[in-house]
Amino acid sequence: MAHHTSVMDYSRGTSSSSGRYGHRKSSLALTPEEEPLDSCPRLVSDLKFPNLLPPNPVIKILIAFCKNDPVFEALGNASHRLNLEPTFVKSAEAAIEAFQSPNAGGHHIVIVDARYPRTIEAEALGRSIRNSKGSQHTTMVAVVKKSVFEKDDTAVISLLDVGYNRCIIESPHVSICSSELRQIQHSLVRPQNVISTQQALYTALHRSREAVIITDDTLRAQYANRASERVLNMKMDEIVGRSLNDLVTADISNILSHTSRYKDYDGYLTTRRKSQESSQIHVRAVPVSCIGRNPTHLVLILESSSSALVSSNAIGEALQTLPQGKEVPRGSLHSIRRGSFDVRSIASDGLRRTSLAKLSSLPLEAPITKVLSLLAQVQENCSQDESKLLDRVMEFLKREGLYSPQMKEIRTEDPVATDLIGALLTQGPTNILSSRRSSNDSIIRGGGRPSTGSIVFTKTKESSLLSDLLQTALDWDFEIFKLEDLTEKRPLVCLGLELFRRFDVYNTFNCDEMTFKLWLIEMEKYYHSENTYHNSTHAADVMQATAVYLQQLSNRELKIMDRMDEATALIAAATHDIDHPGRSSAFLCNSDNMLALLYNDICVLESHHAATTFRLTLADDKINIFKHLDRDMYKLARSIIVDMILATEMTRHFEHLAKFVSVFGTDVESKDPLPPDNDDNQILVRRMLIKCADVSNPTRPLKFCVEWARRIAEEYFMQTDEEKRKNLPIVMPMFDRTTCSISKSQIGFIEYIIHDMMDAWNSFIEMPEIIRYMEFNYSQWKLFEEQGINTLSDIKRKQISLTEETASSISLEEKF
Ligand SMILES: Nc1ncnc2c1ncn2[C@@H]1O[C@@H]2COP(=O)(O)O[C@H]2[C@H]1O
Repeated sequence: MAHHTSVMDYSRGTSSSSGRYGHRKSSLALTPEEEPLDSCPRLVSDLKFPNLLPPNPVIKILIAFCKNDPVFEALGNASHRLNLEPTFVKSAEAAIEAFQSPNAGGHHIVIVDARYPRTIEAEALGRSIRNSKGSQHTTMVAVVKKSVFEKDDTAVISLLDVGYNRCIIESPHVSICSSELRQIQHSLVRPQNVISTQQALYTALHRSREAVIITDDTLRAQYANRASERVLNMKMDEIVGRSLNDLVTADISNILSHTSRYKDYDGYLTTRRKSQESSQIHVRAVPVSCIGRNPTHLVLILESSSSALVSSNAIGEALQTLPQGKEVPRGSLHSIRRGSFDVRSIASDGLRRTSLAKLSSLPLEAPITKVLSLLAQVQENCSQDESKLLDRVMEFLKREGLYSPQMKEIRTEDPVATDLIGALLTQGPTNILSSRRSSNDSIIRGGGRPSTGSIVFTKTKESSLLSDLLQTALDWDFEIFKLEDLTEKRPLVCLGLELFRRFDVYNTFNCDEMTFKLWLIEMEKYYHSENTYHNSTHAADVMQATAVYLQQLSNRELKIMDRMDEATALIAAATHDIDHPGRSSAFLCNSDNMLALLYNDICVLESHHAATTFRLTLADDKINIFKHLDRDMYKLARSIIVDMILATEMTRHFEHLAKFVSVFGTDVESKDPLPPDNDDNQILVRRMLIKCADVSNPTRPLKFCVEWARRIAEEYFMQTDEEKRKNLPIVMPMFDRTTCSISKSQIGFIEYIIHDMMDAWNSFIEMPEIIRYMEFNYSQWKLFEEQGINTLSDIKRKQISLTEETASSISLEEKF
């Protein structure tokens, strides 16, 4: 076994052999005040602060080799020769376990045998280790065959891409292995140790009472400590990445004119706090140069004094910005929406004061009360006509059900649409008076047993077809049904892993890929593959649409979704229909199903999907993707996921849509700046995002749109069949396989549900292709209807001809 030696030599070439901390003068002097302010120019390398010295422990090395061949023997001997402390494992699973083990973990070097991918999949293992907690300073080395280096470097690049630091050629010679290990120790492990030591500084900085923000040379925030969150009233995620201009009001050019000459800047700036209440704070900006001679970073130290509020009556000032007299907006709440003021601070004369005083003494205050008070204020200064108008506005606002469905009237000659939309918008038990049948039977359709089919993941994953397909995972015309075939109806695991990787979910959740893989396998198991529509292909499809939208939001730099939002949106999409029984909530209520009883006929399926997601995930640590989130983060992630899954319930469709439109509008041409991304607006965006992903099928290329329509119709027909068989109320009588016109149902679905929603979504996200596909599909359904293409067999025939068209490469785009 290895013994501690003096190989580590951190302090300018001085070898330390006097134990772990030795004679080194370690200091934790963290405040730059000790440094004269005018030290100019201030290069990091010139700083005269005492250095924090890294620890000097025995180097632990984890060696994952499946066989004891000469290369393995040589590496083992070399690590003994260099007095390293080796652990040997024979499989990827054992390597992950050893690495993550609280007792044995903390390896400085991990060496993986990448020569036999069938036994140890080096790339996957590398990713899992890189996504494990505490791996950021571990040096990862892959041993590859000589021929890999000689042929081409793609394999090496792939290994480096997943997080290996170095690839070395296999060698059975102890001396060569020793030399490699020594070089790795000097050129990789040692600098990593130095970097890891900076964690102590970060911790100090993070806990400091003073708010510290570090920006790059363009004044974009790169780091913010906890105190800065308080001072700016923003979350760290919201600060980092933003330009200083967006965070504070200050004379930026003045700051830069000082700092570019290596002078510290001392002055005041005004925060743009989220609550709209600004405060003035003292700032010291210190320029630092990490490379070259120009400042590369600015360290901003902010000192907030609570007495330095810009205005003790910020609310009063804000009130002044409200439109007065003739400026009152006509029929629009737009300008009022953006401000929110405390009713207690609004003083006015006359009777209103009494009623406001009464209101203000209430312990709880709803936002609508504030709005009404503000309108009452505005009313005092306006003309009689305007005042009357405001009276009407206030009447509306006082009513219940502000966002209740106000949909277009469905044409009565459109019974299929009436059936479908009616069923989607009312999910409780079917009204006995209006139902055409009733039953004395009560059936319990069990919560749906998960399918136990095993996945042949390794086989499919290795197929190059699959990896080619996954390359297109963010294309709107992604071939979801091809993925379904290639994965033998288990597409969620493959696509999920790909999307989680692309959106860096493993790092956001600080959790390894293996846990996510096991989680996806478990989640997919609980989708019923026998459902024609609500199976794991639908989940994968919704996840894919979610990913495309997220990508588009991030391309547009709207900064609405941070990494946690992206990760949770993907997770919610993956499980939003888990354990769906292939029957609607109304059916479950009508049949006294256990789930309907459990959830009191309210939001039955969606409650079940959300609850199942968390019940399964928390039940087993091996699949618990939340296990490394701290409690607050977990609570946040959970609330977002639950809210998004519940938002897919269609009875509240128009409510969600109306709220979204009232904040974000529908006018794609309007170049109005977006409303502030406060928490409420973020919720609206997240809900709309998953809703649009959930019913994105009519906005996909025609061949997919037709296949989804066939699948949902088949599922509806099965429900009607069962309702008839069991003498239950028939939720959608028009969805009878012998008579139904699928084309008509699709025309109605697009007209009443999809069209307005996608219009609003497109105006926000700017993806005109969804509108183009939707309009094209709509025109095709109209054509099908005229041609009498209505039944499932008609649709199947149509699908075949569509596939042939695609095969002869007629692009649908050309038809637009
Ligand atoms: N193409 C479609 N035609 C008719 N109904 C649809 C279509 N796509 C989705 N839906 C319905 O919209 C609902 C959205 O929520 P669910 O996934 O629970 O169930 C879905 C179906 O009932």
